[in-house]
Amino acid sequence: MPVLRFDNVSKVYAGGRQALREVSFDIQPGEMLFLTGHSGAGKSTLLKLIHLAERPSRGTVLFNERNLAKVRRGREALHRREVGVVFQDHRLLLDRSVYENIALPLVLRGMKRGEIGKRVRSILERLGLGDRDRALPTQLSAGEQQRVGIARAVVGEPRLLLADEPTGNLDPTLSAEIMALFASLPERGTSVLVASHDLGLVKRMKRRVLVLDHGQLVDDISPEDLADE
Ligand SMILES: Nc1ncnc2c1ncn2[C@@H]1O[C@H](COP(=O)(O)OP(=O)(O)OP(=O)(O)O)[C@@H](O)[C@H]1O
Repeated sequence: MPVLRFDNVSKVYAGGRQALREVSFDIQPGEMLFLTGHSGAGKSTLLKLIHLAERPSRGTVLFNERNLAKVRRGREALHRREVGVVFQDHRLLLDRSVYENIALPLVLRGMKRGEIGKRVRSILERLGLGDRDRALPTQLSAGEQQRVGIARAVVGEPRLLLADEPTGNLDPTLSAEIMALFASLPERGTSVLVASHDLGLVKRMKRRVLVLDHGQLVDDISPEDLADE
């Protein structure tokens, strides 16, 4: 059973701009794939429909076989527990420590302090941030800040991780590190969908690639096809 299914999904924004046109695809559990297309193709819109920052105009989005149209407005929080999101500008709380930033999603769901401590420390170690827990985000490098954003997105062990241009302002070495980190998540059962217009990066990763053009899904390239190129 797919973790995510888009079935003929269209999105028309108020004002009439059509961002997505009858898009259909599935994501399987433990799959990592890319979403690419030029600026304005609809990548961010597609991700927003998955974490319910926007709603489709037509068509159905199924998450774990649940129709997201059934999630009432204002009741999105429960769904978002299962979907981690990494933003390009990471959106960290600047007056909170690294530890507090990562712990926040677990605090919000009322997890016990001891359990939170265990999970946060484990993720800090995995991301090479073990000694930065008390730092404030402004005291970190760009790459470290991005890793904290990723740690916060995965600490709750989501079924699906969404990343919108996660390496946008990072140098190639750091981008490769972040990608390797994403690639390790499916082993833990988290599917990963990365939106990026960096075609070089996408090709190097040799994963499935969805291609959007003017809101239409024009290609769904398997890793085998990429390898042949
Ligand atoms: N809130 C909004 N209201 C109206 N139109 C919007 C809104 N958000 C996006 N759009 C339009 O929808 C289309 C798709 O935008 P989207 O942000 O999904 O593209 P994108 O592929 O993520 O682009 P980029 O790579 O530049 O971030 C664009 O034409 C954009 O102008």
